[in-house]
Amino acid sequence: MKSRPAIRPELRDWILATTHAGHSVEAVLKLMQETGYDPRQSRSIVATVLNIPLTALDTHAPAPKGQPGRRTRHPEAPQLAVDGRAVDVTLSVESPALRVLNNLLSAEECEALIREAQPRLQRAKTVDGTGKQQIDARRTSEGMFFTIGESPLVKRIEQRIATLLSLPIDHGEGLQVLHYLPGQQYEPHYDWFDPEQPGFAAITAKGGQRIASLVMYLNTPEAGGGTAFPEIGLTVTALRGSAVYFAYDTGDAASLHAGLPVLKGEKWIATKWLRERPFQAPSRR
Ligand SMILES: O=C(O)CCC(=O)C(=O)O
Ligand SMILES: [Fe+2]
Repeated sequence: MKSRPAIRPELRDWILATTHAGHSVEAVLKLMQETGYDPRQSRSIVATVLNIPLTALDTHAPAPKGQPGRRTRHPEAPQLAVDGRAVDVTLSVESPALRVLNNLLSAEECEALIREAQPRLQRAKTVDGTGKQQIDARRTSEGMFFTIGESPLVKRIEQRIATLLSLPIDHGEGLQVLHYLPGQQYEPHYDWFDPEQPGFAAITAKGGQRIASLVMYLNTPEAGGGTAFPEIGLTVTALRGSAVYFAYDTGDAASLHAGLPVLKGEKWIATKWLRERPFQAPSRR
């Protein structure tokens, strides 16, 4: 997870004009390096401007091992029957592939999940460049992780997500529950792991890269607390029982998102991150 690089408008225009004029991406990167950009910075900028995965430009990307990486199936509007429920697809975006899903969880399931999570809440952490978990001023909520299949309720929700997205349960990380109070937020970030970070190999050794996220709203904050996608000017309202699903490739700048500050009341969410390969669930934290 990292912040988006700031790109000067003249540089953005030059990259677009040069590639549109028929010059290769390699030629653009070479010219940038000749004018003083370091190789890593220039790859990141070009990937962002051209909206292509960073790995496509990364000559050092490790070859995928074992089984090929999988992708999620994007739920299709208007409605899906999952696990005996009618889940409404109320909004669809193409880039990033994003869906707003209503009625994914019942009010009882939301309440029960909060009850199971509450006694284990701790200040939420982020993963730093070396793969270590750390307290981070950008993420001020409290949270906890369930292990895969930890309780009958967790199992039921995991099975529902697996059916909804056509991806085996073992490709999911343990469900994370987060609790935000007024003023608390999660500043803009990506959920995919940055291959340029030294900890990338360790973080993705099991399960590979993240490919999609599902943020489920367990209550309705009185004000604030939506999930914003600043690159596409979208804010999803936090509504109990509904969810926002979004999928991405590595380096996808359009998947930038934030948990907006809660203004009044509180906010509870459960996040499921999906991986391209089977993921060994972490033990209780
Ligand atoms: O709180 C939100 O709405 C977003 C949460 C999020 O981005 C995450 O858990 O990765
Ligand atoms: Fe996120």
